[in-house]
Amino acid sequence: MVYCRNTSGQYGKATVEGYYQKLSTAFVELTKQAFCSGDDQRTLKVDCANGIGALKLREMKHYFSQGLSVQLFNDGTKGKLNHLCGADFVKSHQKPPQGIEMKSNERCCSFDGDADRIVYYYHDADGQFHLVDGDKIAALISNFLKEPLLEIGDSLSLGVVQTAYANGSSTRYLEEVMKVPVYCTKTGVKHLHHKAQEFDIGVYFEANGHGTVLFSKAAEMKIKQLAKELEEDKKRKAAKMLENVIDLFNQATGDAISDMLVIEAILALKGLTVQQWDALYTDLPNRQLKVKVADRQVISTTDAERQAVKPPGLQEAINELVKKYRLSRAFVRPSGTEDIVRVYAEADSQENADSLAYEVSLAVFQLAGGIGERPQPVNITRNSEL
Ligand SMILES: CC(=O)N[C@H]1[C@@H](OP(=O)(O)O)O[C@H](CO)[C@@H](O)[C@@H]1O
Repeated sequence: MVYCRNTSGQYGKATVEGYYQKLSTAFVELTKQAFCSGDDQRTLKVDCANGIGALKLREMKHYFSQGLSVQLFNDGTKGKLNHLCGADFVKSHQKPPQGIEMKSNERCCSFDGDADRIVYYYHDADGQFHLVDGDKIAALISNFLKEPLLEIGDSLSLGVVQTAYANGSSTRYLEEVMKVPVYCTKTGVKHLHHKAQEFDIGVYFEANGHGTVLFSKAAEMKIKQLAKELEEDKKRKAAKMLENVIDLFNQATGDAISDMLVIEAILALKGLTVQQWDALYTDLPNRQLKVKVADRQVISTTDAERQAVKPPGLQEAINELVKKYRLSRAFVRPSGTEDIVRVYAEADSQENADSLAYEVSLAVFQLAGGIGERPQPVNITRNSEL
């Protein structure tokens, strides 16, 4: 709304109805030619975390129903906000939310309570849960954008912005397979948003599913002009598709509804199932833990929060622990939203990621003034409390 007003309506009509219409029109336009429209791939189960997303999506779903049918769960009629459901719960517990019925291989997604994050997931035929998080959303979008950008032949710069929480496999996939430049900023979307503004097209997502894609004014104008002027049919179509993609992405902030429609459009256009999307790369097993300390500001970091500069000896201890494992990485940082220190570790197996995270937590507890119970080794039974 603010963006619409500040651009005197150029970005869109500053009403809820204007928002519904802008996004739905772009979505329906984009998916018109998708070959699998009409089949059951066009149904999506959405866990709304008993939050605002439920109210808005319930009103909005009729606008895009010819392209996608959404089934709402945790819609606020009972249950508490974000309690045992929502994107944060699903991401941190790596399990489905309560209140949603999942059949095997069915595509599901969760918003968080204020509907600015989204993650996807499914159960495979063996009943195993698979999370498709913000890193994979960034990978899908970058993969999708490369083709029409190449087609229109204009050298618009594309960059991806992540944080230290991005899975190492996602960074490798983007750099080595997609050949797109990847940048790392501090945690918090304001940092990612700012960095993404440096590109013609800046894709930014936190691993937790918070993000969007920004198009510079120059890129937008160029694409609009090409959509009108290009002679060759294939090229003009590519420019037209990009024009709709610009309208579908919320340029003001990460927005779960907008991101959901973008993802659904891409899956439909590319004829991809959620399993095929998930198979773009395999996540490295990882673990996030929290440590209570008397004053979390005793930890200060550098290098986009990947290195601790204070307290003395902590980074050296982390380096030694990381060396014990394969494909390993770990970092610690004070949370900006909770009175805790966050620990992240990844390694070649879940067991190793868990023990590295535990060992790093102990180092934090000992060197950064831990309080309360000493960190305990991670085990499956404790998993539900993490
Ligand atoms: C590891 C993690 O998920 N951190 C979250 C969390 O920040 P912390 O500073 O880690 O508490 O909340 C932020 C606001 O929602 C979000 O942007 C960020 O990604």
